[in-house]
Amino acid sequence: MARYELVKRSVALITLTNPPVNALSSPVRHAIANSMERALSDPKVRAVVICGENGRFCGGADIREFAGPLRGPPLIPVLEAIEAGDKPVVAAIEGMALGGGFELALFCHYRIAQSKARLGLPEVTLGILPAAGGTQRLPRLIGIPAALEMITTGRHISAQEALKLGIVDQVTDQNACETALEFALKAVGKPLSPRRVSTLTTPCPPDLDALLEAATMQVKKKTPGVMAPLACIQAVRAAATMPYSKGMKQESELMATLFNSGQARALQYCFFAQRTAGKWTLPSGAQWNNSKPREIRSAAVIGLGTMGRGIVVSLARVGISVIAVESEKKLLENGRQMVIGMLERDAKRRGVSASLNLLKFTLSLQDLKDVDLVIEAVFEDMALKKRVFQELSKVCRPGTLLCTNTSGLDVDALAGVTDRPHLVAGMHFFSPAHVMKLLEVVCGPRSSSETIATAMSLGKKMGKVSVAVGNCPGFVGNRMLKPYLDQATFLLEEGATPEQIDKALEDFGFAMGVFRMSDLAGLDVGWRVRKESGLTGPDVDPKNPPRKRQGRRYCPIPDMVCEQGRFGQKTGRGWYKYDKPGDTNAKPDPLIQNLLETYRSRYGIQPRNISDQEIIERCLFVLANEGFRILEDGMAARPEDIDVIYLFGYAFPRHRGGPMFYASMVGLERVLERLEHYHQAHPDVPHLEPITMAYTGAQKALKSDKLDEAQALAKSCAGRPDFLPCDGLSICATHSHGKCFKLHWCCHLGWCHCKYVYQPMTNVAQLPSTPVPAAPSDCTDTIDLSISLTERFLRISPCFLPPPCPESPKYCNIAELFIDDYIVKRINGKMCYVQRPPIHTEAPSTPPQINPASLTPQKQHTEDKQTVEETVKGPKMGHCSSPSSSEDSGINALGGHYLESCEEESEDELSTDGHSSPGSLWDQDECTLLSPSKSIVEIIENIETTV
Ligand SMILES: C[C@H](O)[C@H](C)C(=O)SCCNC(=O)CCNC(=O)[C@H](O)C(C)(C)COP(=O)([O-])OP(=O)([O-])OC[C@H]1O[C@@H](n2cnc3c(N)ncnc32)[C@H](O)[C@@H]1OP(=O)([O-])[O-]
Repeated sequence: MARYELVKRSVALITLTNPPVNALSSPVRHAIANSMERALSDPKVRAVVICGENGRFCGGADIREFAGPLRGPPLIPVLEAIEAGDKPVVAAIEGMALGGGFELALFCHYRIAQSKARLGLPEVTLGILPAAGGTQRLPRLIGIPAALEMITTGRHISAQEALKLGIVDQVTDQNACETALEFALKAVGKPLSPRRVSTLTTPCPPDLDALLEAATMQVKKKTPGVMAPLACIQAVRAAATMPYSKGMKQESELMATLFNSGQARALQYCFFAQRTAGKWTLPSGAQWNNSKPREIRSAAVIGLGTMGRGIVVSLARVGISVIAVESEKKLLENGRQMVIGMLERDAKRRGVSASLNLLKFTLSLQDLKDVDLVIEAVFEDMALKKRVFQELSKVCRPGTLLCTNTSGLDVDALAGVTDRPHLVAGMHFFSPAHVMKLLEVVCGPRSSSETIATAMSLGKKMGKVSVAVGNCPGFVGNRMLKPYLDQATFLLEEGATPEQIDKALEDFGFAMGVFRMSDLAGLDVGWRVRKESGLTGPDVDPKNPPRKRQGRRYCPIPDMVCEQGRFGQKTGRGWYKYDKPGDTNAKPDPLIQNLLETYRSRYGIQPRNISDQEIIERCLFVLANEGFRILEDGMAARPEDIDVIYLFGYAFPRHRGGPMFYASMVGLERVLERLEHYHQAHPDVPHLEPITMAYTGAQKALKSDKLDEAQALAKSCAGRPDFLPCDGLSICATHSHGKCFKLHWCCHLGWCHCKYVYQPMTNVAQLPSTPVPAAPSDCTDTIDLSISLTERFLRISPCFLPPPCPESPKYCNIAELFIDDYIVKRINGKMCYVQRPPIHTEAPSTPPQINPASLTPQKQHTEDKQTVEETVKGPKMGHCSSPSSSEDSGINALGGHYLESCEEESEDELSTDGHSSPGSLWDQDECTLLSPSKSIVEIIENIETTV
């Protein structure tokens, strides 16, 4: 994990060897500690150089280790030994020095960077802070304002900027390691004290408070509801106001709060989900690592509307020559000017020259005969698209790949009109295509693995986050959007206002609520689609009930809004009013209020007060429910793929992880129960029917029997002070802590201890010991909590990051709960979780009906589980979460994601496009109900072994 060599007779060269990014895993930390000890004690060694193998210095702490207990030496003492040593240590930075890797360099006495290297502290993007002294050392080195900016944004800086800021001592175009070796020899004998960053005094600006206040306002505006940037500011304040050792203590305390937060779990999940999405797999067994993409040097784009123009720019700026085709001279000229303008602005922003020479504009498809790939981006009309594909089939050489940018039409139907259906796939960009990072690559049943590999690799080359999806109406993203939008308009009918619904969604974390977003995108697009599909307009049979289509509930309010010429921001009126067309400042419009009131009285609808909880549940649970359907249909391989689509294509708040992750955090039983509840209230809305209903009768019976029993017991405990019923929305806030075992359990029961979370923790021994009411005579004292939906979900989501698990016998393995290793027993009048003795290992129930090829991470799951089992020793118990200062405020978050999906460019309008568990370990504090004291543990073990 680190190589030790003596070079130039007197320099110890320590090379980190942990591919791919030389992350500081436990063996690496161990190896650094040993190597430093060796170097410092060897009299031949006069200086030390630390570098990373394969041209990468270090990508920071090993994020995968966050899920388990700390093993090996903690990082800080290892790094402190470097700084404290009496021999100069030089960091040779090639590739990247990020997070803990950057902090390692800050503990060295000197830093040399290769000119292409990038440095940064991206911890904030993972929901944590630089916790190996980064928040205390960087301000001492470069001052508060610059450090604050780097730490709160996570921005990577170039070697040149690092030199300017005073972070590195030298930048070289040569090999950084060679340069560092020379540098180290020259440093021998020079005093080391001034080089120890911990001894420096932070340059403290006179207006420190104002500066920190401004930074706080800025992050609250940019990433509302997100905890980590605020904690970073507090840590930097400590660097300015406290001695180093106290500041380090403060940093570590802030880290402890963040580390266990649900936001950190969600953000770290997003990091891995994004990388998992690139590992596509097809039902045929073809996948990312056994299919070779073709190289694409030339491409054509047909249609120079908003989408087509963005696609041309995306291709040209990565060096692909593009032929752009339009049908009319005027449209072509207009498109040419806009594309050139966009490319020039883009190049100026990036400080490069615009690749205009790669562009060709034409009116003739005949010019496309030699291109490697075509992307059709004409109007969303199947007949038109078919004509284009027939023509392309005739014109293009036989090997040309033909792709369509349709946002939901049948890709296989298009493949069917060509002479090469295996070379046809969907490439669904999101508008504006040169800004939005998401690309859905649609695999038709006849698409070859080479075609998919090529489309995915082209997406990556263009800097997109590409996700392979199946061919069904709307694919994944837009298919899920429909039930979400439907719920929003149904809520309007029932009594809500656009402002109220938007506010609830924005408080949840969306940058924009559904109606504000629709106004931005333009309401006419959806109206036209509804007219074309016969849902509204003259084609609707007048005898058809106005609020029903094909037996399902239909809300005509969006059509009525469009009939009044209200198309959103561009017309100055939509769900809101604007001062003038194009204005973005949405104001509530009394005319919409009137429209809603008239509508309700016309149809005899008695408006009711609708809570924010109902808005969130109906809009978001229905989204996840459709996600489950998509998984069941095999249209997405993994829940991570769905979440990535929503994070990058639909601005789902990143600190919530995505709709599927969010559902898992709320607790799937809770989601199921609420969907059942809403479906009963609205039986004519099929999307509200929980997907588990489609499950086999036997399993359903099993689930509901057990659930009923558990619910009955839970309800009978309702008066207990340590067992409170769920108080609405706070369940979500609480669950986003992601660490309360007891909550999770209660979720199964339809009850929740939310409020407990906000109270100071009480010692186990001091909690009242209320006896559990006697069980009905026909009940056993054991509740089996096997729940098919949860089990299913966890089986298909083995990559979901398990939450942190500090080493402690009190930590409980939820995964095992789901696979029936746990049972709830009443012991000494208390309900306790008890691990079942390992007597039988029944085969898990039937796996979900998704394509088997999509279940590739099965192996990883087994490995995860093994790790978990190895690390959790002794009886495992539940917990109550400790109060968290700001997590609950997360639920009042405003604003969307702020990481990769958020690019600087935003010149155009936003999207108009139209196995068991991973081994979750949930940490705990003391709690009587489910965390028996040690003596009770012994009793339990006793009981278990004597039963
Ligand atoms: C104490 C200290 O204060 C704290 C608390 C910390 O230090 S917290 C940690 C702070 N560090 C970070 O936030 C850096 C995170 N990494 C990145 O930003 C990028 O990875 C990259 C370094 C710029 C390289 O990009 P890439 O495009 O060349 O490759 P990749 O596809 O992204 O990554 C290649 C493979 O490496 C894996 N990987 C990357 N960084 C990793 C890391 N830090 N830990 C574990 N795995 C990592 C990644 O999952 C992928 O795996 P797989 O999918 O192949 O199985």
